[in-house]
Amino acid sequence: MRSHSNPKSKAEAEAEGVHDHDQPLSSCHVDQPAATLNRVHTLLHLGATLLLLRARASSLRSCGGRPLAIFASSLLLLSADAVLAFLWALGQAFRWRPVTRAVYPDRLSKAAVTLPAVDVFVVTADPEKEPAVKVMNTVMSAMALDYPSDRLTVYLSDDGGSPVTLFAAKEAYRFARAWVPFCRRYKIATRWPEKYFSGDEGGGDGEFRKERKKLEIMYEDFKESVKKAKDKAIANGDFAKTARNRPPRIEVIKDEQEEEQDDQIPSLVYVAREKRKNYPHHFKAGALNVLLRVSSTISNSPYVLVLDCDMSANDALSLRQAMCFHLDPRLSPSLAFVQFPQKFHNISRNDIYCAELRSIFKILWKGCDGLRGPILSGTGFYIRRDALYGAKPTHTSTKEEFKSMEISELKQRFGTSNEFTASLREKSKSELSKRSGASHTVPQEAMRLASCAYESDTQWGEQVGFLYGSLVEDYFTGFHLHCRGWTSAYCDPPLRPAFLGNAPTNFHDTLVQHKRWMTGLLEVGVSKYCPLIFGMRISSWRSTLQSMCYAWLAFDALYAFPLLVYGIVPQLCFSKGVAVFPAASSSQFPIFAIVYASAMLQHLAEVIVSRRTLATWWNEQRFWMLIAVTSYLFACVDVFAKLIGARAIDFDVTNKAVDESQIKMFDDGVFDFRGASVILLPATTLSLLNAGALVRGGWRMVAESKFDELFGQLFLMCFVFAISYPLLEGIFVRRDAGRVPTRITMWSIALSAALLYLLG
Ligand SMILES: O=c1ccn([C@@H]2O[C@H](COP(=O)(O)OP(=O)(O)O[C@H]3O[C@H](CO)[C@@H](O)[C@H](O)[C@H]3O)[C@@H](O)[C@H]2O)c(=O)[nH]1
Ligand SMILES: [Mn+2]
Repeated sequence: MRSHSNPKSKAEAEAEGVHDHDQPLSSCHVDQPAATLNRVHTLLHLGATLLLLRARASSLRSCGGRPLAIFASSLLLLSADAVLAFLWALGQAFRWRPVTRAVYPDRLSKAAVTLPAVDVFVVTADPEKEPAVKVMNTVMSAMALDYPSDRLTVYLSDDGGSPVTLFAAKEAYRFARAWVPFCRRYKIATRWPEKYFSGDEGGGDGEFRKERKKLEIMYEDFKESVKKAKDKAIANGDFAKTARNRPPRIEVIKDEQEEEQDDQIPSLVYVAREKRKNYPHHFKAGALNVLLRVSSTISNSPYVLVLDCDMSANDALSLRQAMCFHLDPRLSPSLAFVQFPQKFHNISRNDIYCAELRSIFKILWKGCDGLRGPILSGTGFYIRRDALYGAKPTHTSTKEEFKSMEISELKQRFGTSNEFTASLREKSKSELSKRSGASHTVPQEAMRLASCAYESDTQWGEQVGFLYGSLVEDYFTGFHLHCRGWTSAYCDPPLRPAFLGNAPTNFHDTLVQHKRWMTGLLEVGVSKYCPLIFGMRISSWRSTLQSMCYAWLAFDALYAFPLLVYGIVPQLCFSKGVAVFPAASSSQFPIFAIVYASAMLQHLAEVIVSRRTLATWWNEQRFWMLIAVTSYLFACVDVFAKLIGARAIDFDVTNKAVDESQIKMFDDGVFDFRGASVILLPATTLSLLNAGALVRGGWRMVAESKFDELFGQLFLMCFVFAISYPLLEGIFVRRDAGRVPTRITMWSIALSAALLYLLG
């Protein structure tokens, strides 16, 4: 435990989650010297940026009388720099007060607190892209969390409504009857069988080894039976058929060979909500809201853990760690959720697609945590049910808040189910009676709660539950919670990742995933919930900074504009011999050089603080530029199309199935352009344009000896050349299956040549 040497104010003590009896369940401290250095850097960089903008503006003024093209390019560069400065300024909010927390779950047992019940929601949607064995590993890892079985219920939402998934769930439950007790008895650390059996936790006496062997065989049988079921479904032609028209199906899973339900392990409930063509189903948020309602009639636990189907619980202690925050009387009145970072088990050593999301989970979320808490990240969070129901943070019980509301008001908000409204005022079922038996059967009402029509004329998705307004339901829902006065906490214990998921291993999948995120974020940015307006309603400096963080994410996609400008204008000008930066010998040049170097160095410093190397820095620079002109650009286009009503936005589920030849390229750190579509076109076109202009303008520069004047541009273009080298290689050099598809190559050559000859 850290010693608290200085006497602290009450507010500070509260922020640190100090327990009354001097036995805090968690602690929190500001990262120093990072916070101070960041603030100094912000001020210095701000000064340099303002000077740069002034220089740009004055060069625009001096354009009078020169050709229109010169004026246009100056104007574009000024706007690009203004957008960069705006986004940079928003991003500083993440750097103002980064904190680190620690948790002490051992003290929970000493404190003799009653552990509240928890429901785990696992969501899956596509049996092809999300193999059932993987999904069941997540389910089993959740069932094996270190927590009393009667306080834990696992729900599996299957949006695909696949018979294979249901069958696999039954088999998984049967296996879990042996697996969960085994994990508990031997205190197994890794509780998702696929990982456990692929390694060797070694040691142990003869009896342990015998039992381990028995379980390993059972697990192989489990996989085999799922595979058979899948093959059979494929043969019958009903495997990949995603039923868009189907009634709801809810089952409390039982071991078919046993009469009785097993009370020694958590219950498992399978839910496939109703789907009808003429009802929107709102993707993952819709699935989660059905689970909220269905579970209210079965277990109604006050806390919910949400897991994507590929996110296995890798540390059985995470639940107790989360409770260190939720049960801390100083934090809990306003604490809506505890977020764990997303970590991935399949990241290659040279992570070329930056799938690790380092910046988000190692820098940005820690920054938010020092304000009002991390941003809800879709998976791996323990959230209060009543916060999702729209309750306000308060010291009095929210049960009272719902009790004081008229029944008619409740029904307007939550729909007409009497059982559901009753659940709002009740304690969780397992708190009411230990294993009342109610949880072994599905109440009739659950079917109605899982129907499409149930949400009509209610506030589900608008004010209640997970919100529908954006493709990134997590961000949007968390934002509303923070705006309503709730806080959150970031829990990233250093020793063992709490959850491990599957990162995309192919470039195209990565681009599509980022495009979906950016689309969802920008949707919020341009809506009436724009964080810069809606988020500023609570007036405190922390809320203001927090809203800036939300706004940075919402407008992140706008990086497409400056990067596009810097990928076209300097290149075209260079090929004509026109300078866009001050000459190297001029007094203005250092301003540009300093702003550039300061941004690069800050990024490098953050990479080093996260214990990564120069290679990571380079990969991240490259990846950022690539996705800005592809995913970000198309996200902007999509949101614009949606704004003018031209098209609806869809959720493309990320592929989690493994392709061996892809994995090899991924592990070797070679770009895999297979499946690349038009989304890649801007990147390949710009890299060709840059290379072409470099050759064409290079001659001219030497001939006219304009080295001093064009130095900045030459530097930029050489940098872009190095960054885009894998693309050029994929176009001209490589002959393997992962090279840039011929169609894309042809189009990019045509487009870049046209640009260069028409404008350059
Ligand atoms: O109609 C749908 C679509 C998706 N899902 C599930 O949602 C989860 C996330 O989908 P995935 O394709 O894996 O998307 P990712 O890009 O990996 O997800 C990230 O981004 C999402 C928002 O776009 C968040 O919801 C996720 O938690 C976050 O991990 C998966 O378990 C899906 O099965 C559904 O249940 N129903
Ligand atoms: Mn995912």
